[in-house]
Amino acid sequence: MQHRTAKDPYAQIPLILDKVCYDYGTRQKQGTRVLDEISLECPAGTWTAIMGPSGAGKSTLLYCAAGLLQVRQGRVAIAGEDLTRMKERELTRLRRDHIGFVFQDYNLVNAFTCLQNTMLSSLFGGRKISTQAALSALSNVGLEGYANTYPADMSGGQQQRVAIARSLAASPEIIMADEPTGALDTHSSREVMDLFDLAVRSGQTILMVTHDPNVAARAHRVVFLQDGRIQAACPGGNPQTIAQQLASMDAVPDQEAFSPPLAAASDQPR
Ligand SMILES: Nc1ncnc2c1ncn2[C@@H]1O[C@H](COP(=O)(O)OP(=O)(O)OP(=O)(O)O)[C@@H](O)[C@H]1O
Repeated sequence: MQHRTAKDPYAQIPLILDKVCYDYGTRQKQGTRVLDEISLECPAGTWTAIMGPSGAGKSTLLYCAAGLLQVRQGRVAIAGEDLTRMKERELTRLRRDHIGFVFQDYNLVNAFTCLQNTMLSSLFGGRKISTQAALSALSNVGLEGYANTYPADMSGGQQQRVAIARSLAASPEIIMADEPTGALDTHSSREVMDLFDLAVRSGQTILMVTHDPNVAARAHRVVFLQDGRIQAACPGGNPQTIAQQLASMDAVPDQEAFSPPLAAASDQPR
């Protein structure tokens, strides 16, 4: 990735992964490659779903994209800033200012109430979230009346909804979500996807891992990962097509063979 200036329109792309490689080895000993030359651009107002078999590297990709893991080779850029050479303090600032992350295991603070969890980044010096905005985010995920409840007193699905409310409350430029509907029933999943839909329509960018073709179908495009490589991509819209693509991944040659069909994304039925 070349050095880009603020005047460069490329710097306006919220998230870019350029030939990203990752392994879980140590400094002394390289591990097996979990991500192998992943390149992906996520323009503003676009919604990308990542799918693939268990162990394909989906969560690792999301963690690298958020700077929670430092890539071994390649580059990650958020809002034109190259994460790969940043110190931890800068990474924390960048994540706080630009990203709402929904973790697979929610990552709620058990000592804090729902409301405090929803306002967490604000409490730690990040973007200001008013109490009203946090209450509204909780209400949007169906948790009206839970402001003073603690995570330990909630079901997995309710905790997941707090995590989603937290990611949306600050209206971050980018939302990264790892299985955001994993603990939700079909109805709640649909409601959360409606909120994501509103977010992208207002210009936010979403990168989301999911196993569910119905959830992936709500995205503009679906990228299929296998053995740490992008094997295919297709537009969102049709759960059957996505499920078929997932089932036939082994038959698809490699990542050079497709062009992620973002341009047509807005035409896809939801
Ligand atoms: N902390 C870790 N240390 C070592 N290896 C890891 C670590 N985390 C993940 N891996 C390995 O990296 C590979 C990719 O894992 P990752 O969790 O990214 O896959 P995934 O596609 O998200 O899987 P799933 O759908 O099951 O969540 C797997 O082989 C996994 O065992």
